[in-house]
Amino acid sequence: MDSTPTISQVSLSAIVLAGGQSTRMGRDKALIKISGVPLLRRVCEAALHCTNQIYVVTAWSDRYRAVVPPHCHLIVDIQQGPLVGFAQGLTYIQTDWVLLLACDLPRLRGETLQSWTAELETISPDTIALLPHSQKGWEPLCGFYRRQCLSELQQFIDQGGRSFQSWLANQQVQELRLENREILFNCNTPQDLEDFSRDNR
Ligand SMILES: Nc1nc2c(ncn2[C@@H]2O[C@H](COP(=O)(O)OP(=O)(O)OP(=O)(O)O)[C@@H](O)[C@H]2O)c(=O)[nH]1
Ligand SMILES: [Mg+2]
Repeated sequence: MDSTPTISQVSLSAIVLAGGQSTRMGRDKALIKISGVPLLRRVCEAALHCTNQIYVVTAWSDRYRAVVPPHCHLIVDIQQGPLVGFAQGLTYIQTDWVLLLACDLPRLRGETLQSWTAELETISPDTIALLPHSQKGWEPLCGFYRRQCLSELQQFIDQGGRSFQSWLANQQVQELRLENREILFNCNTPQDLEDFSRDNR
């Protein structure tokens, strides 16, 4: 059997959101080192398995410039939450699809992200996103969006919308079925970090 990984032919960029306050963690999550590598860098490196066009949206570009891999673009954020940060990032995107990632996903694996991209080729034109789903709803910060969703998203934001769940409730979204949901684990609190470190000892 051919074991060559399937690489999608669709055009793809990535947006990494790194403009949160890390209130629950009590220190900047993006800079927490896991196996010596800051979380934000790990997330960007995972995204590099799918694309070399990576846009990090953050209010702290000076702080992160030395942290992100070379050639990643840093987009200055206006700090109105992740949905607005995503819309800001989207204005820079020139590819048909974009992979959106949070910066606090320590279990992200580049190979897994790459395997997901194959599904993008099969998605109907009126479907605007391919996202994992959980009991809480869509998992908006670890999945794919069409660039064309920007105009509708901007309208939603202009009307005061700030919630991914409310926006996606009125959009056509396809579920990205996951073999292993661990990849979605996001590290929000010191306890999350401790649990993660213990599992990886
Ligand atoms: N660019 C941008 N990213 C954001 C913003 N708010 C949250 N994010 C990012 O969105 C992702 C999910 O956010 P949360 O896990 O809620 O992170 P947070 O806001 O830093 O954490 P808390 O303050 O503890 O809620 C993380 O990657 C954050 O960096 C924002 O206003 N702008
Ligand atoms: Mg989080």
